[in-house]
Amino acid sequence: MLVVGAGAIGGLIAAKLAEAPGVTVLLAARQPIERFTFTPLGGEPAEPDVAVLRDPSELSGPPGPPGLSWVVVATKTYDVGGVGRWLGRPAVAGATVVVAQNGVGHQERLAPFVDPGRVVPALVTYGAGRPGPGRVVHTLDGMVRVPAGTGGEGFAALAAPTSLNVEVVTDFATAQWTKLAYNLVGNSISTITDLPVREIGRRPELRRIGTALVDEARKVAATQLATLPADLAERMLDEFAAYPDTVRSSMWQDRQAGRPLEHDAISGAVVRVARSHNIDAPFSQMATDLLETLSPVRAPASSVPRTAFT
Ligand SMILES: NC(=O)C1=CN([C@@H]2O[C@H](COP(=O)(O)OP(=O)(O)OC[C@H]3O[C@@H](n4cnc5c(N)ncnc54)[C@H](OP(=O)(O)O)[C@@H]3O)[C@@H](O)[C@H]2O)C=CC1
Ligand SMILES: CC(C)(CO)C(=O)C(=O)O
Repeated sequence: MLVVGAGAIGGLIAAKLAEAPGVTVLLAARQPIERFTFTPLGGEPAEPDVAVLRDPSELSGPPGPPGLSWVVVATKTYDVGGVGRWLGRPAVAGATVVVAQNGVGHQERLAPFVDPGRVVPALVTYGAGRPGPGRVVHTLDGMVRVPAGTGGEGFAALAAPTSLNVEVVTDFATAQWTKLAYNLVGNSISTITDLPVREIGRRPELRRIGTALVDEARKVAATQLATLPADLAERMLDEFAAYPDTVRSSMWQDRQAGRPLEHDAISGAVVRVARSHNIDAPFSQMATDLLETLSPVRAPASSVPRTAFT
């Protein structure tokens, strides 16, 4: 199988799937990686049995068996345009493509490259960081949620002999909007305030903003047939409060490294759906505007030196 994106989540998924006997894991990287290391939760860095590729031409082989049956896309949403170089190779022409990204609309995002019928959207609740190229650190336990159906169940079967926890869910719309609500609060607020995720659950003023964001997300989610429970904000914020200090949101890590931010796929997605249903979403709109201002796509990264994430 091939994992595209040798970052935090791609590295975690590749390292865990490499535990399966008889499964060859290839990891497609964009920048040179001398050594790929994965530090499991509370463990020491190790070198998993994963082969790092830099160029799609290294993917030789015919379509279908003995070509690759599985591809996991784990780039940021804003980088999805670059995955066509990998997905266009004959060796993966018949593969099922698992899209491990935050946000909604996974099939639509991949539509320029893969038939939506071959795409399995995946919601990742693990937390991970990448302090340097090829160095991946697991920071928060979790799982990968996939929808019921042949693709989701096949991926769960592939992961079954490994420590990658894959759950098949029937109400995927609710799972997807619940995860979006976590990221709307966790990623947006931690990035704007430059704080670890747990502070959002520990500071009363941030809990108030988080609750307002979840209330908005609940109204918008209902238009997508997703039901967010009434106590979601309280449960989420209590969960955040108990996170270790090492859990930094993926968007915070992007800000730290001077990379573009994923706000368009998170608060931006809430705003778009809200607008199309004439729902007011001022908190999500404000988060989007602030993150747009911080994102180096439009504004140059701050000249204030930032400490490296380790
Ligand atoms: N980190 C986390 O804890 C969590 C992240 N997520 C979600 O998972 C997704 C991935 O995030 P995360 O792993 O944190 O992101 P990272 O930025 O750590 O990793 C993304 C990787 O994709 C690589 N990449 C980008 N374009 C290409 C390309 N064309 N070919 C090959 N590689 C490419 C990047 O390369 P380069 O090194 O050059 O930048 C980078 O290594 C996001 O949607 C995020 O929101 C979900 C749950 C938790
Ligand atoms: C780990 C978590 C839940 C933090 O909000 C996340 O999904 C992310 O960082 O993207």
